[in-house]
Amino acid sequence: MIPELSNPSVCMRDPQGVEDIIKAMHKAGPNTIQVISDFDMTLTRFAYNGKRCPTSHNILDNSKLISDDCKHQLKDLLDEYYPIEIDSNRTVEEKLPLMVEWWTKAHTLLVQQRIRKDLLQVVVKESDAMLRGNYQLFFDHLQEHHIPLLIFSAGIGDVLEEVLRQAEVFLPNIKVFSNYMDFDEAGVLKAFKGELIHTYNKREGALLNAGHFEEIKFRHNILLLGDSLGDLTMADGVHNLENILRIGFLNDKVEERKPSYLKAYDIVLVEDETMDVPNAILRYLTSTK
Ligand SMILES: Nc1ccn([C@@H]2O[C@H](COP(=O)(O)O)[C@@H](O)[C@H]2O)c(=O)n1
Repeated sequence: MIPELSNPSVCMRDPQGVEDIIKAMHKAGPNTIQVISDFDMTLTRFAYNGKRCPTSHNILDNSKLISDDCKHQLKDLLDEYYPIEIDSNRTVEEKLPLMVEWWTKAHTLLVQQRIRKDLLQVVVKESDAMLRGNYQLFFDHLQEHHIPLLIFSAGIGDVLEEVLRQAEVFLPNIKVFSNYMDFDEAGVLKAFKGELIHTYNKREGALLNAGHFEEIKFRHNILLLGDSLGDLTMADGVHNLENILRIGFLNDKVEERKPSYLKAYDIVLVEDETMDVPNAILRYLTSTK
């Protein structure tokens, strides 16, 4: 049905179940579909030529807008908390307060740096941020078929929007839920707006944004893309969900985390830096045959 499902990066717990979901979504038609995707390490690459690519936070952390001393402090936070974020031996309940601690400390440090809004464009341009291979097809296809894309990110909204803008794919069918910066009248960062979104509270974020799901309430079929087990709750605000196909990018600590990803995601893409599989599924879902 979809040859790309035989790619070496593809793992499935229940291939027949995946086929059934895809067939049901195809039968219902593109007008019933919405896509909900995480951003960092899902729409962006985890690594390129053996080198880690930055998250939207890291784009700022590593930039010329941050003092050397602050860069060290942000790196220490990353080294302390990232292993906790991806630790398969800890429960989400254990991780929750630690994630709040990480994001809060990092955001406090960023605010102290008095970051200028007008320089975000420059630091994104100078960064190593990269969207996954064949990302253009993904964004263009969704736009062409009027399929809404919700990007639900615990990263920094202003930065991720700039990444999309510079790649020329920040299209009108895209809506973003993320952590947005609050600038003073001189354009200097003074705080972060609204409720904090971190890896493991996306369910709360989804429920707070009920208005978005209300607007597209006739789209009961979901293609969900994520890279963490926390991303699985991104669709919790969807009305009368009929079918959901969950695609998970497994980028790091692959052998240790594979069993839990296979249990939670319908399709697991192991160390796959491309959008080829989601693109092939979307092509099928929007085809008339
Ligand atoms: N100070 C921080 C906090 C988080 N991160 C990483 O960003 C990712 C969150 O963004 P999503 O688009 O994936 O929701 C998360 O996985 C953290 O590892 C960071 O780099 N710095």
